[in-house]
Amino acid sequence: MSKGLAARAAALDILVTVLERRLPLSEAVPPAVAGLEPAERARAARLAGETLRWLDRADRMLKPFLSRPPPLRVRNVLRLALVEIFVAQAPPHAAVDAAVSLARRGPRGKAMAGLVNAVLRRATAEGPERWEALALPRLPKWLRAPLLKRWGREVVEAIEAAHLRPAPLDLTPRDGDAQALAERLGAMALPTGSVRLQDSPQLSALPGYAEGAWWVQDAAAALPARVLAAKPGERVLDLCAAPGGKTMQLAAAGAQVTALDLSPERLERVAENLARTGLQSELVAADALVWEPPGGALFDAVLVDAPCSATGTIRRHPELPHIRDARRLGELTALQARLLDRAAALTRPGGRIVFCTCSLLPAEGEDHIATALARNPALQLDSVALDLPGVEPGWIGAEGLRTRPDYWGEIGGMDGFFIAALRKSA
Ligand SMILES: C[S@@+](CC[C@H](N)C(=O)[O-])C[C@H]1O[C@@H](n2cnc3c(N)ncnc32)[C@H](O)[C@@H]1O
Repeated sequence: MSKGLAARAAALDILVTVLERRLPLSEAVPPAVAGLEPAERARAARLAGETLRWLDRADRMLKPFLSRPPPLRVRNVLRLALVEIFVAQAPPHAAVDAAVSLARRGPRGKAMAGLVNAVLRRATAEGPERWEALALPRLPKWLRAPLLKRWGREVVEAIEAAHLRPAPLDLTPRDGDAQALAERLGAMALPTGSVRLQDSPQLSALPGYAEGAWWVQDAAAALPARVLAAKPGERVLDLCAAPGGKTMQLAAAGAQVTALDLSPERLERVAENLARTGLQSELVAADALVWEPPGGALFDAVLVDAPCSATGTIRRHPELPHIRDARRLGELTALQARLLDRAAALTRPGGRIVFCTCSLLPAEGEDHIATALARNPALQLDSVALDLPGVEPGWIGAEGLRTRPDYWGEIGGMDGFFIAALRKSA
């Protein structure tokens, strides 16, 4: 098999695994690309990711040419080829030939190859004008409806447009000096203190990797720890810590950190990250809902980065809209509320709590705050803590700080996060 075809075949495997078995790309990509050369691996992953971003539009383009839906594998061959042609700007003849070869290798190969050839020739004959004229891919209804209710159509369409662009690579400097790191890497210092690279270089080849001078962390994901503003020597609990991006920020600020996570395997990632960056934290594998600190000693500050739908990270995980639905949402929001209550219980009087989720959904963010304040009379909102360098006033609402993928659109966007700052009365 030629190199180009092998990468496309791997991209097809990835798509089938994601869409049929509803597995994330992180699980679908490695087995599909094993055996390919590094450049072809990257090509296959990129092609599958782009196809997932543009799936909705590819289906709209195909609709007039299909009298009935073809088998899923064939439909994915068609989607892949259209995205290659109209998004990745591949020469149409090469993409069509490859698609025909892929179809021929599957069940009812001869008939399917004929179908793919006919459909793609007709679809590509219509040219990029028709592709461009089709509606942009929309979020699934379960996710779109609550966002429409909160922000209206214009904002939701801006979020959907932002999801079509892959995220840039953001780094957090260990010493907090974004300007110096940006100069060292030839990158951009962001106003909130992160450093942004527009391409995706090999991380281990970047200056400062081996000495742990930085770690990968989206600019929005770096905000919760900045809001917590840990001081040297403070006892800080990171209640849902793995893989440790925020733990490292807290440790780099000089706090005495306890990083807790339910998953021992994920906690190993925290240990690796701390080892590379030369930072320190106590590590605890436990369920935050039942864990008691030794001697009952409460913390000066607690950070809760609760498990959530992760819908704020669709730019990096374009498979999410296709593999998730609303079914687990009730379970997740109940867990988030309990984790927030637990954080309040583990904070000393006068101490601080930051609650955050990487979700776009108000149910996993803003909606928690009024109910948490009603359940915990000792808690108050601490809106002053949200007033940080680079945070624009429009991002701050009554309940907390909200970031969205369409913010900073001209420099590559940011993840969607909700961040609330709370204080426990003394
Ligand atoms: C959003 S991730 C945390 C990301 C992390 N704070 C960072 O910045 O790298 C949520 C984490 O919560 C953990 N988790 C889920 N339920 C938990 C529980 N009951 N107790 C402690 N950790 C929990 C998950 O294992 C997962 O690692």
